[in-house]
Amino acid sequence: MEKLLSKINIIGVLILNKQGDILFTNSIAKKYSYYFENMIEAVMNHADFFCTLKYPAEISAFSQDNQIVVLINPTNELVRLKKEKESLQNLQNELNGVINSSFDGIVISDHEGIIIHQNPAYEQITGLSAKDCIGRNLKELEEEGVIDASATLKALEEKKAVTIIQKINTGSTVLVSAVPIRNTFGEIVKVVNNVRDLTHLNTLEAEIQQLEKQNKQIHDELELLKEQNDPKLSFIANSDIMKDVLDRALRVSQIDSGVLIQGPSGVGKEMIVDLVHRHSFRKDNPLIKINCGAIPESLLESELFGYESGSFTGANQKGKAGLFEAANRGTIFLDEIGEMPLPLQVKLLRVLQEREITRVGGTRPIPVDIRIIAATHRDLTEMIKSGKFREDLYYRLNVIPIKIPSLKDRKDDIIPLIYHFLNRINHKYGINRKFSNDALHAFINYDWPGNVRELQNIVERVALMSLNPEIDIHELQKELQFTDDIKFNIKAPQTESAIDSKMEPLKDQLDSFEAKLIREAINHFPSIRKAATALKVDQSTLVRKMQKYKIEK
Ligand SMILES: Nc1ncnc2c1ncn2[C@@H]1O[C@H](COP(=O)(O)OP(=O)(O)OP(=O)(O)O)[C@@H](O)[C@H]1O
Repeated sequence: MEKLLSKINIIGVLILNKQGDILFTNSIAKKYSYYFENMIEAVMNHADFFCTLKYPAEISAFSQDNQIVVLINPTNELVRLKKEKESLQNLQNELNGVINSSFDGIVISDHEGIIIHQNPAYEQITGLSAKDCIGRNLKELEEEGVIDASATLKALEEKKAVTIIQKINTGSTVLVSAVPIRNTFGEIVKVVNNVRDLTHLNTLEAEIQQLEKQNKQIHDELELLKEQNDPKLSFIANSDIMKDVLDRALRVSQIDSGVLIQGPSGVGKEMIVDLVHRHSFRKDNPLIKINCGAIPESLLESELFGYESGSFTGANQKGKAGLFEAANRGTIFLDEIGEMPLPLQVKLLRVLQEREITRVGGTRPIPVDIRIIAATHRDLTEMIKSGKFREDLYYRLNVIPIKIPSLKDRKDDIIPLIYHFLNRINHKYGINRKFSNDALHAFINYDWPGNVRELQNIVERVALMSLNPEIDIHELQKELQFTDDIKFNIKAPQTESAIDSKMEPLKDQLDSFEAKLIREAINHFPSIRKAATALKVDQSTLVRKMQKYKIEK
């Protein structure tokens, strides 16, 4: 009987005794041995053992002669397997579609590092075709020098995801991330590589850097334009020498070293300091200016360094921070540095070397982060020779020197400066003064011992005092009473010594002319208010000037 049953090969036959023990299985039934335990349990649960179940193939059971016969129909199982295969195929197609449409290169290898799939983007990025790679072990590609290193092999070795920069012999550089894929038992079965084109990324990065550079340039130019349009900020530089000074100042603003600005009084040293600070990375922190020549020697030390409580009579009980501390993270401008007394020069040198200060009467060093810019109209090298200035301090301060020449040595700046100051006055007072050519020549021929400050002063005064919109040389002579020599200069140039000997200081002449005008107006008009209106100045300004020139109504 068993022999007979064994020959049945289209249906599974399983024979059990009433206790559920297996007595016989044919070859088809054996394929389902994995499910036997569940099948037998289900069959035994039916009192008459008669049932039709699906486990996973369809089964029918009935009892016969104290035995239970279980018939297993494999047809349904085949249908199910076919369906599963189809859906797996669909899934694989979809997955391939996703992989192949990716812009990133994707390469899949098996657990030994043999490439089993690569998408078209990988070839586009690297120049390596599927023909070159599929079926090849990455070890071989590495040994042949096609790639300099393999992320897959590294991931297999380290048993974790890795990212490397890989160079390919086609000239590409790529960023490869290799991720191991594991089965249900945790074994690595595949490695998926994601490949990105660094050559392209590098180009993009370079483009971004270029754009950032352009952005900064535009920003700087805008700042400069803003400054040019702001009369308080605009620095006029028309002569070649001043263009160099301006260029140097802008470059120096990007470096954090010491700067020594040298030049006679009124040439614009302080303006350069403002400019350097405004363009430096310290611009959002304080710029503190101190004129070393204007503060009594006894006070200068405590002003600069501060003092601890009770360090001298009259000092604040709590002590006080000095200007170095106040300027922390910013810039400190030491004007007239040549006037700094020798003992303080030693202390200043320490600040420059150690970047810390000690308050007067204190012992605790306080760190300070400051940039020091110094200026002087004196010849410091001469002062060093005569022992009035320390040589070591000179070299510390003078890391980058900026020299601003006198106005007479850069006459190309005179006319632009005149227009600059004139525009400012015209704008401020709603007037429209201009200078005639002969007046402008007179300005050019003058030596301007007080430099730009003197020029500014004269332009503003004459423009305000003149009653005519156009100020010619006669008006200038009339207004200032100093122009005999200038006129002489224009029409018949004289030697400089002759001019010098005849000329009174311009400021004195201006003052006496201003006093004369005020006196005339005061005598002519019945009240100070009316005189002030006629002169187009505030009543309070007129009163102040009357006091200055000792004029009474
Ligand atoms: N190139 C310039 N463009 C516009 N204004 C200027 C220029 N140079 C100087 N000035 C003006 O001249 C005046 C004097 O300039 P500044 O105070 O900077 O000179 P300084 O050399 O520091 O003088 P001092 O040595 O007496 O302190 C200021 O009102 C300033 O605005």
